[in-house]
Amino acid sequence: MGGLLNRFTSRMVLGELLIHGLLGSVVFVLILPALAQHFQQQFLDRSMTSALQLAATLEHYPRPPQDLADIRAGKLNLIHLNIQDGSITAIETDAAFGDQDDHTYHIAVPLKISGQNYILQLGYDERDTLGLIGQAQRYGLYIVLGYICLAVLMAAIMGPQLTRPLIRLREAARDIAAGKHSRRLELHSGIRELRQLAHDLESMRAELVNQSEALATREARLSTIMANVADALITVDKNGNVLSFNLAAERSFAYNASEVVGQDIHLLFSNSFTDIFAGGDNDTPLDIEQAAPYETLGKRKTGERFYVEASINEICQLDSSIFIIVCRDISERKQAEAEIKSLQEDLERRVIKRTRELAEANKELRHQALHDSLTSLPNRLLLHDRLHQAIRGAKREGRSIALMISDLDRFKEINDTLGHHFGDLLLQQVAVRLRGVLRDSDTVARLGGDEFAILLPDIEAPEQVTQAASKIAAAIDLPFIFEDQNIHIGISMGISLFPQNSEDASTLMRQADVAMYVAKRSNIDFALYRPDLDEHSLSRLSMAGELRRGLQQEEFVLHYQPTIDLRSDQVIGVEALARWQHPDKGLIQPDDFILLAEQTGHIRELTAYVLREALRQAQLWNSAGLRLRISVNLSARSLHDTELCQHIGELLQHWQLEAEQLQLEITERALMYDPMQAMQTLSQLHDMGVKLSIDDFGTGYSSMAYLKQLPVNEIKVDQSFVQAMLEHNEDKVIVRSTIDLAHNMGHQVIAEGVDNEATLELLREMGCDLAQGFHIHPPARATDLRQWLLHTGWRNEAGLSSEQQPGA
Ligand SMILES: Nc1nc2c(ncn2[C@@H]2O[C@@H]3COP(=O)(O)O[C@H]4[C@@H](O)[C@H](n5cnc6c(=O)[nH]c(N)nc65)O[C@@H]4COP(=O)(O)O[C@H]3[C@H]2O)c(=O)[nH]1
Repeated sequence: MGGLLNRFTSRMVLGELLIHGLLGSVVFVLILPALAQHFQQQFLDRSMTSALQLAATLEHYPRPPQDLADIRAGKLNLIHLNIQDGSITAIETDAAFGDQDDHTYHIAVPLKISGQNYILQLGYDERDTLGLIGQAQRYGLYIVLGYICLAVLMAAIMGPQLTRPLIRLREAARDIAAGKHSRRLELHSGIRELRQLAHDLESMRAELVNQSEALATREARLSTIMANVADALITVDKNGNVLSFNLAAERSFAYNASEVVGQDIHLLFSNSFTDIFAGGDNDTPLDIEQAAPYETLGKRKTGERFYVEASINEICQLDSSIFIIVCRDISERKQAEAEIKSLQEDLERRVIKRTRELAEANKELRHQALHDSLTSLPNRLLLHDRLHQAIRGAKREGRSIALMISDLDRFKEINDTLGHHFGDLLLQQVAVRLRGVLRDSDTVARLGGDEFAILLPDIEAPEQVTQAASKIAAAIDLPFIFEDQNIHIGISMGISLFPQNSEDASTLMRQADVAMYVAKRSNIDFALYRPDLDEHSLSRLSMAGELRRGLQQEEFVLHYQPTIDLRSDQVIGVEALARWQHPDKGLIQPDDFILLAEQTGHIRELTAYVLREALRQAQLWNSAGLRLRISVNLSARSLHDTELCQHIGELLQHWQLEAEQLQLEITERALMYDPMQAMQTLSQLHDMGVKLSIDDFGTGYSSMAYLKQLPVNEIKVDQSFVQAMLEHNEDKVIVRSTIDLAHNMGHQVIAEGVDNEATLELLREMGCDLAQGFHIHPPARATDLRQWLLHTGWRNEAGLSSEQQPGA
């Protein structure tokens, strides 16, 4: 029933019923009574008029008529004419229509007939009027009912006509609401308002279609971006519930979007981050300012935690906000940062360590720069510095200074005999003894070799100097003990004094040196400088000058000593040995000038000369059909000559000699002077094809490992062992071992200093390859050697014949 009443048509019908029922009631309540009243009033007026006319008519009668029926007019139920006494003077009627039950309306009219008072009583019939009223009421009822029925009928007919388009509009609105926008709304209705409504709805639909299409396009674009963006994008509401979850987020968190959407953000992040959303409601704004960008821990579906960098942005919508969390996996960056940090820490540690090491190395270098590495005594540089300081202080305070320069006696022999290892130990011991007898304020320096300097910066009396010198000499005179051997050396000291001899440091040095030379020559412990000593120094200086001159004047000559092959008894080569043909002093042996040449730097020029001359001679012999190997000695300094290899190459080319015809001899001691440099130069020479030989083998105490690496072809047993081997078994053992060792290393062995047949035979027996010595031939000029070569019993396959006269 309720549903029926809620329908538009039902409401219309009901409304019609109510309206027209009300109208009918009004008709009944207001109109019909008024009509009845009208009919009654008409009846009363007509009755009264009739009564008065009747009374007037009767008053004209001379007498009352017998029968009143003749004058009866209208429907009278009663008519009486009665005599009265005249008390009734006015007309009397019933109180109202229908007052009497007899349906008669009574009127009493006083009148006079012929002077007599009468009363005319009349009763008019009310039933016609009542009939009229009843009829009017009936008709009225019919009309109202018919009207109502007609109205209801009209409502029932019109209702659907109104509701049908409305239903159509409602359905269209429902379709729009349901998102079915595609169907165009077309409504054919005669009602303008409905048409207008339909038109508005259609506009609304079209607008919605446009909007939804735009929205769909935007959403599609947005979802494409969301899907393809590299960063994980998560939208959440204010309570931290996930609204969307893009592809990158799926990859990062290993969840499908469907598993996460609607879930609390706690599922994905650590508390420290999600606490931002804790207690979020619509009234309290989230404190996201501090949260961007935010490094936190993400939680994967697998339970794995990983570092993320997240930022939150609020997007305000109509009445609420959503939050976009943009986050990216920064595990690799974190790991890289951790690695960088660890590397940085490591680097810092290394830098600190390296700085410390550098500081130490610096200290060490400074120490090395100013100290002698063997004895740790100050070196020449530091001595000079201290000497200058001492001079300045002495000048200020009026003090004296003594400078001693000393040289050890017999050191060279000991060094040569026992080797440089013992020499080094000896120098160290000497340094200790020197320091032991001097005051802390004194300086003991090593100038190089066996040369020491002593600076006494505060001399009160000259005796003090001689006392100190005597103490030093006594200390050095005591034997040095090495491996149960007592070794005796001496010391020669030269002393110069400030300010007595000079006020200049260099002059003091030179003066002490001159005095030392005098002490040495005079075989005394020390000598004090005197100006007349200078001539000794000058003679030494003049020797150096003469050497220079001798080289310029080409006073040097070469002697050649032959080398024989012990298996074939052939002369296979010669060793070039330098001699100085001094214009005054005659022929000077190399032992007297090689050292000076090395000390003065003239050795370079001398070596160049020897090479040039020796190769020239070799070429002469070659052209005479005599192919001899030429051995040339190189000094330690020559190994440092950077132009040596190039120079040799040029000479070989100049004299058109094969490199292998040249052999270079380097003493074992020279090799040990700077083993690395020696190795480098020898390797270069070896690469050129030049033959190499280690001279004086067995005296240098070089390591076997080092010798094995040298690119040499030959080892020359030192003549001291060769000459002693017949008498001393140890030397024989040394020679034999050297031969075996050299053979094991793949080298040839040559024995030098063979000065008798027995030695030669023994060497032959030992398997020695080559020999050289006075017994075969002493060093001789090329011309002299030519004669020998022509007549010697030592054959040479290349053949020297009397027809072939080698050039000399
Ligand atoms: N007692 C004895 N001695 C013999 C015998 N056979 C050869 N000798 C000598 O032993 C030395 C061999 O030369 P060394 O070991 O290279 O030793 C050479 C070499 O180291 C050096 N020397 C000679 N000439 C040169 C040169 O041009 N340049 C360089 N740097 N050093 C040279 O001078 C050293 C001495 O040369 P020399 O006085 O010519 O002395 C030569 C030679 O005369 C023998 O049977 N008995």
